[in-house]
Amino acid sequence: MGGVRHGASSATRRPGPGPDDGGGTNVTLYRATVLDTPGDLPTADGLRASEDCGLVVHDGIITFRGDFAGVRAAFPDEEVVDLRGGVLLPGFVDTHVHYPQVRVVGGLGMPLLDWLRECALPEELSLADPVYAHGVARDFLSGLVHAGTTTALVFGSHFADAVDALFTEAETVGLRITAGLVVSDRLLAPGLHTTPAAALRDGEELVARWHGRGRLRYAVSPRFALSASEAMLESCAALMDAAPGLWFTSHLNENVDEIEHVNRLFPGAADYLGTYDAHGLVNARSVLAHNVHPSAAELGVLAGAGAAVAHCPSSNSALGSGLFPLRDHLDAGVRVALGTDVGAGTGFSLLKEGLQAYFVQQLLGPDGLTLTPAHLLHLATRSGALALGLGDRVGDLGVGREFDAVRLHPRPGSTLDVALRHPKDATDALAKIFTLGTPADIDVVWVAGQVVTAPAQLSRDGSLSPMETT
Ligand SMILES: Nc1nc2[nH]cnc2c(=O)[nH]1
Ligand SMILES: [Zn+2]
Repeated sequence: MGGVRHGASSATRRPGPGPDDGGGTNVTLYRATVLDTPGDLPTADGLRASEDCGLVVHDGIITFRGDFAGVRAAFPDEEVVDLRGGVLLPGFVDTHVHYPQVRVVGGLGMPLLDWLRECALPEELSLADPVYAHGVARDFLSGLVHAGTTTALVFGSHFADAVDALFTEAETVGLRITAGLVVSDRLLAPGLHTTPAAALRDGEELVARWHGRGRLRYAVSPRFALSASEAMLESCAALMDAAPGLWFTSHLNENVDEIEHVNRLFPGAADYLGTYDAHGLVNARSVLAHNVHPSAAELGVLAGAGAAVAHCPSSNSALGSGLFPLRDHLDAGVRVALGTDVGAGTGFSLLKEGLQAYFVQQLLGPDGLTLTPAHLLHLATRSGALALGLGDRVGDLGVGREFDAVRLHPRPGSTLDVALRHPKDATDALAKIFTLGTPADIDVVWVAGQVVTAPAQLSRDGSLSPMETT
């Protein structure tokens, strides 16, 4: 197990407001045990552990980080929010999660195409009703927040009004959401189909309304090649030109039966990825979910394009889709991040997905990659931030990053609480967090320095108590 690098011993400073120039208006000094993985690739020894860390957050941005004593000396007057007793982690990044499926989590016992027909698609039809869609959006965002997810690439809805509901709720809650209208024109259910022209028109309107608004961005989202004709994929390519910085996301190589269907539907394509690549949809702002059964050629194209793959382990296991070839992806230079794939996935927790990713690699035996806790934390945070082009803003708690953070604070007497009382070292503590941690162990979540969970009382003595809700 790689060693653990400790945070900078003296306060490291980012240019900007500081103590000598009267500081800023909105400055908070957090005291915490901080675990993060600032490197650009998930590496075995990439964990940065700061036992008694001081983080100065000025208008939502981390401007100082170092041993608390050193930082406190530089900021003698600022209010200290003492988060010790728990562990501070970067906000989690979910790179593949379905908004309409939050209420159908747990549809076990079926492979992908049966599960879509029997479980997911009937629920997705219900979002034709904007009132129902708003309720689902609230449930969905609450699930993300309370699992500690601060950034997500969300697979949207087939209905524009429902996508509006998602973005409206996301703006209210304050999360960093990239999402879009899901489009298809065959083989799903008639109520979910649209035309290439309508997809482009509705997409352009949503882009104009939401892309680049606050923390929101738009992702062009054909459901998957199985349900999108050449004309529909061409319409997606046209939408990519509607505004700068649009993202692309879809499904790829998830299930053997699905792949056979796609190969029959696209006889001229070299492979599944080729159906998207033929329309210029595979680039540095593309995130493809699953890719459980890639060819070497597809891995080469993904790496060459700088595209990312969202590995969704609990979903792959629940649907029996297969064991993700992580080593092949990393050897080919393909960026991999984690996705929960709610509702085929079994919940919003990136801690669980990290543990499931570990299990999958263990089950692969010699073809697997033994993942360390540092790997898992990187996959659940910085890997996702980098995959979504946000690596310079979030994904770790270094100087210059925005304060997207999660305080993990196990219930006294819980197994995680017991396990964390005597960790061998920071890596061991992180292993226990991924093994035992659940959303119930997360008590405060910040995005850009703003608390987005039920406002907890961060009192001066470090005790946290949920505000009395009247
Ligand atoms: N896991 C999963 N795969 C898909 N492929 C196309 N649609 C879906 C979906 O909703 N979930
Ligand atoms: Zn999916």
